[in-house]
Amino acid sequence: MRKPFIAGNWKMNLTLDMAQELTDKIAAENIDFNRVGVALIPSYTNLYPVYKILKSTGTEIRLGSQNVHFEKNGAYTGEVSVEMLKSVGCTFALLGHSERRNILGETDELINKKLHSCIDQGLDAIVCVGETLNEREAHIHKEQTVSQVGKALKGIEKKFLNNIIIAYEPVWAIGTGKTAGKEDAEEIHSAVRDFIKSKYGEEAASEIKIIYGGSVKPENIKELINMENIDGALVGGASLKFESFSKIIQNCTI
Ligand SMILES: O=C(CO)COP(=O)(O)O
Repeated sequence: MRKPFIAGNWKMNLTLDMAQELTDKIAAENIDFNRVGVALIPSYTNLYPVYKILKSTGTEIRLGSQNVHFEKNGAYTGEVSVEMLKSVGCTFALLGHSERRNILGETDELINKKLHSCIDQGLDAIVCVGETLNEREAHIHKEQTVSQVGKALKGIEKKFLNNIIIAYEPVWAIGTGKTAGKEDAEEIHSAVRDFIKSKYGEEAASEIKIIYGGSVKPENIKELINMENIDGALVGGASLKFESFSKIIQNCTI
């Protein structure tokens, strides 16, 4: 049985005060962590202040970054290393978000390098994959998404799979109010799990979490989470408001 996991990706939103206020409220929530895992993914500037609040309240909410550089350190102006992220309380990094792939030109090869760097240095990762509208209309969404998973995981050993979560985020559903129908999402989640099975075996496939992202709201989380292969959500817009994020956590029941 895979425990559901809800992560709030704040993207490039929230100043320091706003991030602290939102974290205070979420950390004060009475969340049953035996039932659901929860994580916050603030901008780099808000990581440490958010971490301090999470730590002082003793909550089990995890902290992740929205990106990381693949090199350990050096002359990479504007970049942040795995070691730096760990030193401010991050336990995972988000890799390959479609906004980074499509706006900032990140390639599958780069994402694979970042994943290796995280795994080598003891940082977990959420690897984002998903097709564009054109790819869906051309009926290659399944192949495209599975191919992204394969390229991201290239050279990753089976023993590290429990440090990795896959997030399926169809690009056309992000920030648009359009959610993939639960059956559409399930089709892809099931294809990704089949791929993991073919590459790493039955046990790895049954244990890996595959979460969904794209206009997740308090109203649709329940039907998504009740699909066999959907293990949680990566929430964008609705994670910026305490009311909607806490309702998503509450409604995340199987
Ligand atoms: O990209 C997303 C999370 O990473 C999804 O964003 P929205 O929930 O705003 O559609």
